[in-house]
Amino acid sequence: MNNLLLHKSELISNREIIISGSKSETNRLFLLQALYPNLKIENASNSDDSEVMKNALQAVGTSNEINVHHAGTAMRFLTAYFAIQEGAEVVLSGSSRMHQRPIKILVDALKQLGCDISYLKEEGFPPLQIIGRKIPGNKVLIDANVSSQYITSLMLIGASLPNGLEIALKGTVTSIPYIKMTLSVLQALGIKASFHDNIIKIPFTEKLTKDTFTVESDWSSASYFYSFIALSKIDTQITLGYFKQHSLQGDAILAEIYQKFGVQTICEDQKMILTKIENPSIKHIKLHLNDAPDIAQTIIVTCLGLGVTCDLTGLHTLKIKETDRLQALKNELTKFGAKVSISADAIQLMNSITFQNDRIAIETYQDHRMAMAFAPLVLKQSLEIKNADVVSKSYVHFWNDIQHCLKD
Ligand SMILES: O=C(O)C1=C[C@@H](OP(=O)(O)O)[C@@H](O)[C@H](O)C1
Ligand SMILES: C=C(OP(=O)(O)O)C(=O)O
Repeated sequence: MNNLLLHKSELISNREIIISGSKSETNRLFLLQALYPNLKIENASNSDDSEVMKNALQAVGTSNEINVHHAGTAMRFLTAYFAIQEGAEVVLSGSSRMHQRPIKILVDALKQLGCDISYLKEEGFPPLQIIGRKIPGNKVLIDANVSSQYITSLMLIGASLPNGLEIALKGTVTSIPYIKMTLSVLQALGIKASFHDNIIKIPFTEKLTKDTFTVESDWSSASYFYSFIALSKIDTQITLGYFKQHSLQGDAILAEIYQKFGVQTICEDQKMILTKIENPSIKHIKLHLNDAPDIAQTIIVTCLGLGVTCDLTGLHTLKIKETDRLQALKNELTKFGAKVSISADAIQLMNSITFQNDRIAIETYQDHRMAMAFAPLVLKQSLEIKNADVVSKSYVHFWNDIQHCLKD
C-alpha cells in the first residue's frame, strides 16, 4: 500500500466532482436484486465494499468460500441471504479486523427463525459456516443497540420469506437512519414494509411493482468536501453531483451541521453547490451523532482545522468499525498538539492548536475514513497519509478528485 505526500495547498474554487453512488443503498439493492432478478440499479457504487457484495452474490453456486474483506455491510447482509438459500453451504469470512467485529446478535436472531449457522473460530465472530435452508419462522426479537446492519440484514430477506417477517427491536435503537433507509428502499420497490413502535413488519412479496432504482451519490463521501470548504477562504465553492432533494441517507444532516461552520449548501438540478460564506462565530460545538456515526471523524477534524472545540456523543458503535475509531482519532489528533479525551461513546476536542510548518504523518488503521477525514488538513499543513489507497473501501477515486481540486 502506498504512502501519499500532500504538500500544504489551497482549494481551487468552482471545481465539480461527481461522487459515486451510496455504498449503503447499493449493497441493499444488490441483495434485493439477487432475490428479485428483475430489479435494475442505476448509479451503483463502484466502492470495494460494493464490488465485494456483487461478487459474493454472483459466486453463489460456484464457490462456497466467500471472503468479504473489510465490508461490514456485506458480512452482515450476506449472512441472512445465504442462510435462506436452500442448498447453499458457505463459509463466510473477512479480514482479520472483520473477525473481531461482533455478529452474534444477528446469528442468534437468524437461529430464532430456524437458520443453521455456526462459528468456525471464536464464538460470536466471523468466519461463519452457513447451511442455507427454508426457514419456518416469521417473528424475531433482536437487540438493536449494537449495529443497525443486523436489522437491515433481516429486513432485506423479509419480503422473500413465505410468511414475511416481523422484527421486534429491543433496547435503544442505534443508527436509526440506516434502518429507515432500508425501509424506504423496500417501500420504493413496492414492498409494503412498516416500522412503528419498534416493530418492523415486512409482508411476503412475490414481485416488485417498481423495478428500477437510481442510487443517490454517497453523502458520507460528500462529507470530506464539506470539510475542505469549511477550511477554505470565504467564497470558495465546489459543486457535487448527483444528489436528491429528499435523501434516504442520514448523513445528509451534514448540510445543516456545516452551516454552523460557515458552509452554505444550494441544490440545483441534482447538484449541490457548497460555498464558504463566513467564518464560524461558534467556538465550541456539541453534537449527538448516533444517527450519523460515519461523519464523526470528518467533523472532529474540521473542528481542529477551524479552532473550534467539540464534544461529540452517541458514538459507542465507533469502537467496532474498521478500527476503534475513537482511539485512532485520539492518536492522530494528538500529533497536531490537540488535547483529546475519549470515553466508551464520546470524544472531546478540548483546545485549539496552531498548525506548524513540518509534515505530519497520519496512520490510517485500515480505515478509509481515517485517511479521508484528515485530508482536508492539507489546507493547513503538509501531510503524509499512510496506506492511502485504503480509501477505495468506499471512495475509489478520492485522491484523484482531491488532486483535481487542489492547487499544485
Ligand atoms: O447499513 C449501513 O449501510 C450502515 C450502517 C452503519 O453501521 P452501524 O449500524 O453498525 O452503526 C454505518 O456505520 C455503516 O457505514 C453503513
Ligand atoms: C462502518 C463502515 O462500514 P462497514 O460497517 O460496512 O464496514 C463505514 O463505511 O464507515
